[in-house]
Amino acid sequence: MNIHVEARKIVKRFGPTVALNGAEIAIAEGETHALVGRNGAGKSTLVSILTGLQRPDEGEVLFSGQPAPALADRDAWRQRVACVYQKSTIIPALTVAENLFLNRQREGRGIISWRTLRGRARDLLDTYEVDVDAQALAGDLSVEQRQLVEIARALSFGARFIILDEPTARLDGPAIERLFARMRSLREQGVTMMYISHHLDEVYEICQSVTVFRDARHIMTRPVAGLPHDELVHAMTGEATASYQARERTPAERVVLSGEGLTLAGRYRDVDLSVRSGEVVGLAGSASSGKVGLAETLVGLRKADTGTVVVNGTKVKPGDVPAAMRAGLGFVPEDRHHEGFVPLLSVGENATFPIARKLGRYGVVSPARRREKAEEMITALDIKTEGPEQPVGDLSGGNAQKVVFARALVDDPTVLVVINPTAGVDVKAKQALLGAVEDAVERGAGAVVVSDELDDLRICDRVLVMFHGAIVKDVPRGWTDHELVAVMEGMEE
Ligand SMILES: Nc1ncnc2c1ncn2[C@@H]1O[C@H](COP(=O)(O)OP(=O)(O)OP(=O)(O)O)[C@@H](O)[C@H]1O
Repeated sequence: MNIHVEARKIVKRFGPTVALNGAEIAIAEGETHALVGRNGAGKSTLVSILTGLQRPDEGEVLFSGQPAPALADRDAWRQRVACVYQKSTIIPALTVAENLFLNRQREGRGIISWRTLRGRARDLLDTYEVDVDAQALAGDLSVEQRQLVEIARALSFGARFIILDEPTARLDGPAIERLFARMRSLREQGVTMMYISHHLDEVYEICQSVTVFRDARHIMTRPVAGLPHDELVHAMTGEATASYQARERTPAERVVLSGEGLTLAGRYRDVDLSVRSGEVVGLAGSASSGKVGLAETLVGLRKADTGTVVVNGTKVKPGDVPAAMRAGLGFVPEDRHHEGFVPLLSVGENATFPIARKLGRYGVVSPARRREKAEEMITALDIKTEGPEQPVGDLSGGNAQKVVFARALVDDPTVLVVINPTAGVDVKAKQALLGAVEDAVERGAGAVVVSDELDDLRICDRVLVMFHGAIVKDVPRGWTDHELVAVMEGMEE
């Protein structure tokens, strides 16, 4: 078996943090190879080294046995490897065509002809069977379309090795199936892939081999077939991890969150819902169901055309997040990069932001109290960080998500709305986060969990299923995956 990509004895340090400590990986030609590990294990750092974005402090990278190009030779890297990240590298204000030919518009001739460019973009999209308009603004594409454009762009540079870094984190079920079908067909064409995911079921479905990193080191590489699930989780966490057991509870009568007559053109219509103290209500549905738009309206990130939202007895001004927070709301937004945290601010500042005004009741925010509270959250949610002073931008993706969670919980919210709360979070951390939601609810909060993950929805006392902008069913606890998915896809009974 020929080795297509190899990283040998890689060491990478960031100040006091050792992100990779002699880590290794060897990926055979034409295989889909998973890289898994807990949040902060060093996966993204390895990706940045395999794509030539960062130089390792020690160790080397080889492509087909040859040393990797010099860091400055971007074209040489592009011909060898491309990565589809969770966070898009596509520029939203440019068209698809412009994005596809970014950095190579001047190939051959000196003058850019936009008409030629559009034509070439259309050809390229056709070649890779990507059904997207070349003239569409990239910012208007769905996550799925954007990923397809990124894959087509990678292949068009001649890369035969593609890294997919948590590609399914923001896709719904049918879109995941389509992505997997495409990955299978790429594999048939001999393309080598490295697949990073916290969804181990996906690893079993789409990958042939798996490498586990733990604490910056290589722990094992094994064929996926025949590898027991427990053994894989054990390699990742270093201990036996039981699956999460959702808790039983009896909700109180008091309604803490309600939406009445909510309509937002093109997203959802005529929605009424109420959540009681001590209750977890799920919102499920496909990408076009309107569930995220509805949740964003409940927290004030979006204004409905009509209808009202009442948080903890206060009728909240539409589209006013601070007002909703004053009324007792804590929330985890879908897009942590935009609405979740400020990367340059510290873990402590981000996590304690909602209580700043409380801590500062007597005029100033006491840094000591803020630090104390931040440290409490770091421990409670097991955030891997050097300490409360570290900028959130330096944390691994999953740990940044935990900071967003900390911010939602820190002020003891009466209403908690979490959108895809466990996206990018490892198996064990997932349990801690779901447990934190259940703890808040046991303290009397009411929670809304919006998720594409059936595992997140299992903590719900009932799940409201949305389809094409309307709530179509209120499903009580005790559903099977098959039943819920059938309602979500509009195929019920
Ligand atoms: N630019 C940076 N500055 C300081 N520390 C960093 C930087 N980039 C990464 N780290 C640290 O390196 C370690 C490894 O992070 P990395 O992002 O590689 O983890 P990961 O395995 O990809 O995690 P996740 O599953 O959460 O995405 C973490 O402790 C992280 O905080």
